[in-house]
Amino acid sequence: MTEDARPRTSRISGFHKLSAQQRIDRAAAFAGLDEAQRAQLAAPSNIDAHLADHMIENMVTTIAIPVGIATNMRVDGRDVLVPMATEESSVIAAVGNSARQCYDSGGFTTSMSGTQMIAQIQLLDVADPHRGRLVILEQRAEIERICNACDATLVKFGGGFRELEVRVLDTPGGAMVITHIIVDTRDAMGANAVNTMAERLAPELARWTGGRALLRILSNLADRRVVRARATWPCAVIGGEAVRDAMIAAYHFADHDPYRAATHNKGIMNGVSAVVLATGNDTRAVEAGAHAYAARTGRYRSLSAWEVTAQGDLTGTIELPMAVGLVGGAVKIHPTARALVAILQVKTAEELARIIAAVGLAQNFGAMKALATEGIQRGHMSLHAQNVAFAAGAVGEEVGEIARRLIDRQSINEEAAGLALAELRGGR
Ligand SMILES: CC(C)(COP(=O)([O-])OP(=O)([O-])OC[C@H]1O[C@@H](n2cnc3c(N)ncnc32)[C@H](O)[C@@H]1OP(=O)([O-])[O-])[C@@H](O)C(=O)NCCC(=O)NCCSC(=O)C[C@@](C)(O)CC(=O)[O-]
Ligand SMILES: NC(=O)C1=CN([C@@H]2O[C@H](COP(=O)(O)OP(=O)(O)OC[C@H]3O[C@@H](n4cnc5c(N)ncnc54)[C@H](OP(=O)(O)O)[C@@H]3O)[C@@H](O)[C@H]2O)C=CC1
Repeated sequence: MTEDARPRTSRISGFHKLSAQQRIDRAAAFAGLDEAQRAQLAAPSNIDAHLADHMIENMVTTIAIPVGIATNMRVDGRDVLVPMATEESSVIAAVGNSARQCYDSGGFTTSMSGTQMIAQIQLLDVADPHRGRLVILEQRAEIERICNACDATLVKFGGGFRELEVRVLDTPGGAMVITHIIVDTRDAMGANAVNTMAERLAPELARWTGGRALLRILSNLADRRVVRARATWPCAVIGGEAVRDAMIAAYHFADHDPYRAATHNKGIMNGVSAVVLATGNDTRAVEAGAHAYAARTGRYRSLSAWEVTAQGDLTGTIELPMAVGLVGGAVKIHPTARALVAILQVKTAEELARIIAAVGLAQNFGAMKALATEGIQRGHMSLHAQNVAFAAGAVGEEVGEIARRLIDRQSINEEAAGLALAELRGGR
């Protein structure tokens, strides 16, 4: 199709009613894709196209992210193989390497505050908001009844309404009455479950207070669902006191400077998000919760803490909200996620959350140790060198050879890879 003949408008009514192939054709015509690009979009994946089409809207294709398995993880006395979905090299190697160094000292010990989610209901135009607050609190039993009536299955599995909190929020737009319903969602992430309750409850709150209900939605600051992990790395195993102390100085930097804390916590989320994604859970929910929790004191801080034990070893702890589930959302319907959950051998959402926290701590140890000693580039870039070789056009056994040459020359970029590839193909 010539440049001039290409359709130019994104205003496409009924795009959702087309088949996936028809959507590819429309998008390809719009963007001027060639045959190879069209074929790539239409290529089969390990998720059934019919299922993918029903999981989201306007589906055209799927994008495969590699899933690797982190080794050496021992969590609460049990050895686990942890699937991680990530596009970033060295992430999975770092977890295996970190876990190896604390395996003999017991691995990771975890705990969790519970599996409770918070839903918020915003009331506006309450003439007497402080009175309204008490009126709502007086209705606790009725609120519990309404919430639990929304989800008999959840109640059957031991979940349901737990607590009620009501605050008056003074805002530039006037006072608002904010109600929190706290619900144990057990093995579900729980967003849909608590949103249903909030929407059902809102008209009653408005009626009782004479106000007007506006937002009715869960909070991703899931601080009733906080998971914790700790581990101790023997000083001798990690390379001695100088390494230990450098890592602690790296932690203090992160905990006192938001510019560093953002990167430090990104490193933690390299591990956390990879397991969340591999198990079909909602990465955005967990990431929003983690960063909001990191800022809960009013200052954005490290999600982990690092100290020296009485024996002189390095001990690390991590604490963050972990709203993940084993039922609901995509977890139950994505066949690959189901198979990856089976590798973890977890029976409850809490067990899954605990493993994810342990991975986050291991990931943080790996990055901090590299940063505080030789720098990130040696380990990370030597693994990344293979991606650079691919990008320069290397195929088959050329990839490993080009990566080796780039590492030897300490020049890991596409231009150097192009030169190395030309040399290799020229017989040098
Ligand atoms: C990369 C390593 C592990 C090398 O570390 P090393 O000491 O050279 O590794 P090694 O070859 O001696 O092997 C030790 C173990 O590491 C693992 N390992 C080693 N190589 C592999 C591999 N190819 N595939 C799978 N696993 C591997 C494996 O467990 C192995 O044990 P073994 O299996 O031999 O008994 C280390 O340098 C490291 O952990 N670096 C940190 C990497 C990292 O953090 N990457 C994340 C990306 S950077 C980023 O996004 C976050 C950051 C850094 O900005 C966060 C922050 O600033 O805080
Ligand atoms: N801000 C956010 O984070 C938002 C996220 N979401 C999305 O919501 C989805 C997750 O919601 P969620 O409520 O978990 O999903 P679902 O509603 O799909 O699943 C939860 C339901 O599963 C049933 N269930 C069966 N067994 C159990 C068990 N052992 N424990 C608990 N529940 C059980 C329950 O009842 P029943 O069978 O009666 O349904 C429960 O309500 C994700 O896709 C997420 O992306 C949605 C809105 C906002």
